[in-house]
Amino acid sequence: MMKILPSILSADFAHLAEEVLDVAHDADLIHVDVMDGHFVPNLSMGAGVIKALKREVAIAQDVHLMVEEPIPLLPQFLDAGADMVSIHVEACRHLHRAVQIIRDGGAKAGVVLNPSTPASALEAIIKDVDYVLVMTVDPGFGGQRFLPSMLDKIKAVRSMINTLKCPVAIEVDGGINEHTLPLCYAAGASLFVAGSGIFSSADRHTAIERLKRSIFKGTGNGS
Ligand SMILES: O=C(CO)[C@@H](O)[C@H](O)COP(=O)(O)O
Ligand SMILES: [Co+2]
Repeated sequence: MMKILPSILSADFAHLAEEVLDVAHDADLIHVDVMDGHFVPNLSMGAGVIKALKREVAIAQDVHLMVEEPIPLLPQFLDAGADMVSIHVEACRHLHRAVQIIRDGGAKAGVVLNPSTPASALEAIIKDVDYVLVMTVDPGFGGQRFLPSMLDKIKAVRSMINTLKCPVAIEVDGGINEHTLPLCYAAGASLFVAGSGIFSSADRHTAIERLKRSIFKGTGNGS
């Protein structure tokens, strides 16, 4: 089953709760990008935003942690009510410990690969996670162009999951639109993050419907 996750990084921060309410009916979860200004060259939001949105809107939250050594920060995101939490393999020295903390905190645990990190980096951890997030742009900003070379990596991760027969979902994030979504779907992804593709549209309902329907329309040109 495919799911659409609007990334609130592209929402209007001055009206965040209204923005999330606007997509809550059509989307399956929201995607929350947490950036520390070190692992990525940008700052965004923290656990306080997750907690505040939990209070205002009944929608599950997928928290993408783009922070160096995330372990000390995990308890605050789990306490805030994160439903899914992902950590970058490039940023975390003790991945299994981090995954254990996330699961013990009642959330689903994911690991994220930057575009330059090969699928083989998952070999020692894939059986222990609930999802793998394949970045389809270098993290740090919304509105970037999809990297078509990531399609082979999605296929490699899919094949690893199929061979090991482990129940792990593949999420993709960065430059996802009506053209790139079906390519990622065909490669084996089922969770689709879209920021500018949804929030830059005045009609979010139609934008999300279009993304959902794109899997039935064949593949585009990837741009
Ligand atoms: O993690 C990130 C960026 O680092 C993403 O979640 C972006 O927020 C996706 O934005 P679009 O590429 O869909 O505009
Ligand atoms: Co993200």
